[in-house]
Amino acid sequence: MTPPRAEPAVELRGITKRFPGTLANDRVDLTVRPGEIHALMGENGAGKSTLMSILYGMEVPDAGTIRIDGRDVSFGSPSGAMAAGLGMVHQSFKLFDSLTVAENVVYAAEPRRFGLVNRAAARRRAGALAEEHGLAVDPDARVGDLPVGLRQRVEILKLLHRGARTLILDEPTAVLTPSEADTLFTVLKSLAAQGRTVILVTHKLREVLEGSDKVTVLRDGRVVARLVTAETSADAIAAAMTGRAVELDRIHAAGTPGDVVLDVSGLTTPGVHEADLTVRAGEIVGIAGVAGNGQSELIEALAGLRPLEAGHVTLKGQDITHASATERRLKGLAYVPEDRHAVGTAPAASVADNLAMGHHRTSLSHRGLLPPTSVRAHARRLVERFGIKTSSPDVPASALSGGNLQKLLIGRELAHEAPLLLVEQPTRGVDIGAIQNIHDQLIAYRDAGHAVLLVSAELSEIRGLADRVLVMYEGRITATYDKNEADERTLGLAMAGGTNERREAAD
Ligand SMILES: Nc1ncnc2c1ncn2[C@@H]1O[C@H](COP(=O)(O)OP(=O)(O)OP(=O)(O)O)[C@@H](O)[C@H]1O
Repeated sequence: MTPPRAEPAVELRGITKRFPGTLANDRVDLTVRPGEIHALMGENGAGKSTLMSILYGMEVPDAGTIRIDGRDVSFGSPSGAMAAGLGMVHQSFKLFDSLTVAENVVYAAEPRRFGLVNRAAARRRAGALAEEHGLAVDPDARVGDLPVGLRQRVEILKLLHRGARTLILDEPTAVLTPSEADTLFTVLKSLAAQGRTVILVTHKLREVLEGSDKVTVLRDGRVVARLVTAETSADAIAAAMTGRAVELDRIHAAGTPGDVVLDVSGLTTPGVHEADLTVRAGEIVGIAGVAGNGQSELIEALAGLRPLEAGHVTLKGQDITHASATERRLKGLAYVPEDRHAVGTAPAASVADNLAMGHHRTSLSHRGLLPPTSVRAHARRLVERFGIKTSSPDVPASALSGGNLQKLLIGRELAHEAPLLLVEQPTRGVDIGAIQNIHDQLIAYRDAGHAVLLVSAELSEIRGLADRVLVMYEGRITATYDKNEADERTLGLAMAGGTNERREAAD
């Protein structure tokens, strides 16, 4: 380990940033030492992304100073921040799918020979960096063909190629499988041991406790706690974030299932083989599995977004095997997709309009039209019920923080009161207090007699909510467990393909 330099790697003093109607950062001080893994935590909308955008030159603060390695700086753009030794891995990666790993790593900082890009040197450089930092990835692979965990490695390699000494990672494990997340932390710890600095924005208490040295907690734009990880606890961080005690990883009582609402037999589509399942009224069926084992494909096929090669699907006894996505909605299906940006919401439209989407045939509408007064009243109800943090329902959805956009999507879909809800990763990017609220809302929805099919990468979420758990492995449903059998070890084993025992649930 290199001896710590005297000067902090990053020193923010008095950073203030106001957006119309919101004080996003209020005199924030943050000091991060070289070689430190520093977690930045806080509820959705607390101001974490804003602070990191300011540090990285994407937003200009209204007040405050930034010092990097002891020097005062003021960035007009990310390129200035990069030149000062900062690098950021955003939630949505900024890579070129059609280029190779090596081409992406050296992009805009290519090794040249006689003015031309030296491809061989680029490959060697990418390979050497990968080797040095334990970030194994084939330099010749096309980035578009790589799974998300490897694409993230390419992002990190790109920053290291440009000489970044401080890495900012925005919710880096949100899209990773548990084993990919473990690998990422091994890499981050070794980068820190070499004297590099890591700032981690995350909602996941477990990884903060296991992987960070210090924690700074923001609430309503202000620093409310500075903690040394080794001296704190999950409960203490949660309390600092929310200002109240939060019951973590609660297991809800089982429901009382009624008639079958969704009946699927032999469903086959690329990525899914002969899936059989039922979901009853008043029941939450959870699908556990390591990401990429067919869960998303199954849900998309049920939502009408992928044609079936074989199989049969009924919703409340009606055949919807070949129904379009719109027809399925009309017949009683609501859907919260995994990707809230690409398919779930319209960023330029207002929060109120986003909450009203798809409600043209519900009680909100009047002869197929949506009167503005009803739209606003509906928005106000959902903003309150789901704790969506917004200065007004009239602001564009793009002004919401990531977690608040997720609450909007869940609120809108639950408000349909559809007999069947398909929901993927309901609490991705959502803070711990809001997770508890979303879980309570899903349980209330079930208890009101609706059927819910839930896909989640969070085992604690599946265990907490599901009455029955199906495990998907390599495109097949390989096991079914009742709530009381679904302990972490059993599920983990089945998710790793460790069992082919197939028990039909007693329907
Ligand atoms: N461009 C903008 N215009 C208006 N308000 C904004 C804008 N960007 C952020 N805000 C507001 O500033 C506040 C802080 O948002 P920020 O994205 O920094 O929160 P966050 O802590 O990163 O939340 P999350 O955990 O949900 O990502 C929020 O109330 C948000 O709505």
